[in-house]
Amino acid sequence: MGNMPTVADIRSHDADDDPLTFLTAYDAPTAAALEAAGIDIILVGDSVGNTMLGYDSTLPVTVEEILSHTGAVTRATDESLVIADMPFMSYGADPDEAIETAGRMIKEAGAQAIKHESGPHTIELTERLVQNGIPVMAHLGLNPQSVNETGDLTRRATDAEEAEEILELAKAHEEAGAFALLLEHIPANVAKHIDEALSIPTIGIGAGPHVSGQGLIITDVLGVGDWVPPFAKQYADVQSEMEKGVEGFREEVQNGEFPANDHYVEEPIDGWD
Ligand SMILES: Nc1nc(=O)c2c([nH]1)NC[C@@H]1CN(c3ccc(C(=O)N[C@@H](CCC(=O)O)C(=O)O)cc3)CN21
Ligand SMILES: CC(C)C(=O)C(=O)O
Ligand SMILES: [Mg+2]
Repeated sequence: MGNMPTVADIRSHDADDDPLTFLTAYDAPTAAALEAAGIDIILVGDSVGNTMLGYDSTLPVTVEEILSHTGAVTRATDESLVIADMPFMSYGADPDEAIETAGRMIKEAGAQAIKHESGPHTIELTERLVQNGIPVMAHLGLNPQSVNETGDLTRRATDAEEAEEILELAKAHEEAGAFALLLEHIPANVAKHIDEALSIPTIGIGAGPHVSGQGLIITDVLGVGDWVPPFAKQYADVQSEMEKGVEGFREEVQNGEFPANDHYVEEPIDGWD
């Protein structure tokens, strides 16, 4: 895809192009690293809840938190496509409030688009958001915000009925104007079928290779934290780098090596020696 795509570039992605790359970021330095590495799409996910804020799910994450983290990401990037994730209970119940909140992600935080966990209740909403100039990524398959309803975070579309439901919802959201679809934790053959049935691109997270692009959570990629989902791959061990750095500091303070001469100054002040 090349660097710095717009929503329009993503929408017109086709099968001959390189697969799209999609990662989350929640803070300025990480976002800068993603942009420098040429990642196509940055999601400020509500996964900030479990990866960064110490919650054990995404449900407690607030609109104000997503606004704050999205602001950090957009201030650190020039032209990356930044998508703000709509948090639990910020868009399902009241469409007017949902549109206003999505608008804040664009106006106050500088996102170019929003994502919502999608279902029958988000089809009309998607249409209204798009009419208002707010690009929408729809999110189907595993919807972690529904964990209390569904009971677990296992793979979705494991039977024909559920696969068909997701396919129909995918088509309905494309029809409603979504510019792309995120497919989470579903069998590769189901994702392939959905990808082929749509003209907008499909990003898979745990959805196999037959989609338009691949996504993961940044902390899973970097090896930060103590848990990863079964579909993730770790490319670095940043947690142990952090521990090494902090240990180095502690050791040198305790053995007197830090601070050394070049970390402080002495001034010849009368009476202060
Ligand atoms: N660090 C992180 N990585 C993610 O991929 C991620 C998050 N956080 N937070 C938001 C959602 C939650 N996701 C998840 C979470 C757990 C499983 C998982 O472990 N699934 C197991 C079954 C777990 C169960 O029984 O509930 C599986 O084998 O499918 C999958 C996706 C994906 N997202
Ligand atoms: C599962 C991912 C893509 C997500 O929605 C998030 O990071 O919050
Ligand atoms: Mg999310």
